Amino acid sequence: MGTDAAKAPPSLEEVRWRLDAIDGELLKLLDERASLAGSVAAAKRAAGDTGFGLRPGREALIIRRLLAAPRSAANDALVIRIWREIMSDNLSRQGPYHLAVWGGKDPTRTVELTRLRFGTAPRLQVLPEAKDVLGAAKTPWGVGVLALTPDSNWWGRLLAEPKLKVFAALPCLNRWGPQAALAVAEVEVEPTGGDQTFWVTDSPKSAAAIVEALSPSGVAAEPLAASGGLKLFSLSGFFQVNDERLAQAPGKLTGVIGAAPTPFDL
Ligand SMILES: C=C(O[C@@H]1C=C(C(=O)O)C=C[C@H]1O)C(=O)O
Repeated sequence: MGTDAAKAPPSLEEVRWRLDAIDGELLKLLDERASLAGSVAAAKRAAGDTGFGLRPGREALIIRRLLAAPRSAANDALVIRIWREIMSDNLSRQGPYHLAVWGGKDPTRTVELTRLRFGTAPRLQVLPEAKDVLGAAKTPWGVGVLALTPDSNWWGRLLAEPKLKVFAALPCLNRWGPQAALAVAEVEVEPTGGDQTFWVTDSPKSAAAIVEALSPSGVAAEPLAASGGLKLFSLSGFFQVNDERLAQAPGKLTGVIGAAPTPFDL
């Protein structure tokens, strides 16, 4: 019917030519974006913001907007990985951004989750003690990533460290596996419109009884970890440290220790 030639697949040479042209365009845009790192840092300084430049809420909004944009072939995982790398590189050129990881007996998975979330630009050290990772997170431009393991309640220490907050749960896609680690830093956590809050209690009640006790105040809680008389819950939504909805919550020693965007594929 005379259309065979039109339907013939492009030659390898032709496809490679198109790939090379696209790489050129991508590099131009990547270079333009990267060149703004200095301007971002200067704008933050000019606004009187001399602290850690990480903005987890802004990063989540950027990724959510990209994931909502029309695409034909680039999958969610590709978009997330590439932009995490780009944004971490940007941040690492704004200041001495560095990572410390505690992963329990086998830190392999926690290190993998850390690189997936924070890219390869910042330097990373694995430390044998959770408390040392919390210490590193308190140094300028430091982020600590700590595993949720059944034998540690490192997260309970944050009740006494109001400046140090959980700001991310890793991984950020359900299809990459269950949330297995939390990231902490001295950063402001802001609501993004799709958040979970981390809350600790010393209540001796069962996790199920605590979930039930919170529900009449409209708090949907999910147990995350329990160790050494403390329990960690993920609450659906964004809660301030002194949120009224938690006023009657079970426990003598209780508190919000941070908040993070919910996974992108929820
Ligand atoms: C550029 C900024 O700093 C960091 C890098 C970002 C980026 O590359 O888009 C976004 C948020 C921050 O973690 C910013 O605050 O806008």
